[in-house]
Amino acid sequence: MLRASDFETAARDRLDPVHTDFIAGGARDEITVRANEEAFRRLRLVPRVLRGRPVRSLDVTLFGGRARMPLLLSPTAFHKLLDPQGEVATARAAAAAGAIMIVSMASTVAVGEVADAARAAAEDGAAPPLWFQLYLQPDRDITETLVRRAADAGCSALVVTVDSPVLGANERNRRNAFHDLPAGLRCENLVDLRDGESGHVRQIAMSAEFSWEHITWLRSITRLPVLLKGVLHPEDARLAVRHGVGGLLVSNHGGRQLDTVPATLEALPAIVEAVAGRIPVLLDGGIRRGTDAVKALALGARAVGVGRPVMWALAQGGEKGVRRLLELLREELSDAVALCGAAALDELTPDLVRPAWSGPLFGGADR
Ligand SMILES: Cc1cc2nc3c(=O)[nH]c(=O)nc-3n(C[C@H](O)[C@H](O)[C@H](O)COP(=O)(O)O)c2cc1C
Ligand SMILES: O=C(O)C(=O)c1ccccc1
Repeated sequence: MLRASDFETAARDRLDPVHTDFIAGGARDEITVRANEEAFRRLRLVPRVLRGRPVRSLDVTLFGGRARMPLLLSPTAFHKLLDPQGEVATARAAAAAGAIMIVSMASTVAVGEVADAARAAAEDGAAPPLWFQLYLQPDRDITETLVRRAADAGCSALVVTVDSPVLGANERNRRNAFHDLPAGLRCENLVDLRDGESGHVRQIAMSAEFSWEHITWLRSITRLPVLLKGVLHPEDARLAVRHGVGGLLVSNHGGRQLDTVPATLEALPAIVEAVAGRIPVLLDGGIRRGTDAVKALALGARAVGVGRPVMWALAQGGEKGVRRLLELLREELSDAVALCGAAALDELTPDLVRPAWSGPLFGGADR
C-alpha cells in the first residue's frame, strides 16, 4: 500500500460488489462524485523556495481540542460491513494517528463504545477529539437522546448533516436492491430509542421540515459546538454564522446527495469569503493525496475530511489498514507542506495555488 488509491484496488478484491457499489456510488449520474477529485487535479501548486522553514508542526486546534494533523475522518455509515470490529477499528487507528474522527449517527458500534476504544488506543493517553454526526430527527426527544448519548460518550462537537432533506438516489444501490444492513448488523446509536421496547431499532428519518429554528433549538439543548455539514451556498454560510453555528464542513456528501452540485473545492472560496474568519471552515470530498489537502488548506480550509479512502482501507486491512492510510496521507501532507516552503499550516496561503494553464489560445494571460 503506497497510496490511498491502492486501498480501493485491494478492497474491491475482497468486498461483495454490492458493498463496493454502496461505497463508491453517488447520486444519479455521479457527475459530482467525479468533479470532487477532478477539481484538485485542475489546480497547480506554486511553491516558495529558500524560505529557511523546516516543517515545525502539522497540528491543528479546533474548538479547544488538538489534533496532530489537519486530516479528519468524515462520518461514514456501516463500518461493520467492512470489518468485524467496525468503528472500533477505525477509531483506534484515528486515535493512534492523532486524527479527529466524526462518528456517523449510522455507526454499527454505539458511540460510547467507539469513544472508549479511541481513548484506550491513544498514544500517551491524549486522545484526539471525537465528534458526532447527527441527522436531526422529526421527533425532538429522539434527537435529544442522541445528543445526550454523544455528549456522555465524550464527543466534543456535533456535526449536523444538512444536505439530506431526502436520501440521495444512488442508482447502484437500487440496481443491487441494497436497502438494509444484513442480519446481525444495526445502527447501534438508534437502539432503544423508543420507551419500553427494549432492543427496538429506529430507522434514521430524513426530513425536509427542518429550518434555522431547529439549529437554534439544538444549540439550546447542548453546550457542544454545532457544525453544519453540507453547506455550499455562501448565503447559508452567513446565516449559519448568524445562528451561532460553531463551524462549517463544506461538503457535497461525496456526490451522494444532489448530483451536479459543484466540487467542494470550487465551492470553498465563496464560503471562506462569506465566513470572513468568524468560524472555522472545513472541507471534504475528493481528498486522495497530501497535495489535495494542501490546496484546500491554502484556499482557507482549516482541516479536510476523508470519507471513502477510510472505508477502503478498513475493508483492506481493518485497523492496520486505516493506520497505514493515515500514515501515508500524513507523510504526503508533510512532504507537500515542506515542498511549498511552509513551516506550518497557517503558512499555506492562496498565492500558492493557481488554475492549470488552459493553453495559449483559450486561457487568459499566464500569471
Ligand atoms: C459509504 C458512505 C457512507 C456515508 N455515510 C455518511 C453518514 O452516515 N453521514 C454523513 O453525514 N455523511 C456520510 N457520508 C459522506 C461523508 O461524510 C463525506 O462527506 C464524503 O464521503 C466525502 O467524500 P470522499 O468520500 O470523496 O472523501 C458517507 C459517504 C460514503 C461514501
Ligand atoms: O450513504 C450515505 O451517504 C449516508 O449518508 C447514509 C446515511 C444513513 C445510513 C446509511 C448511509
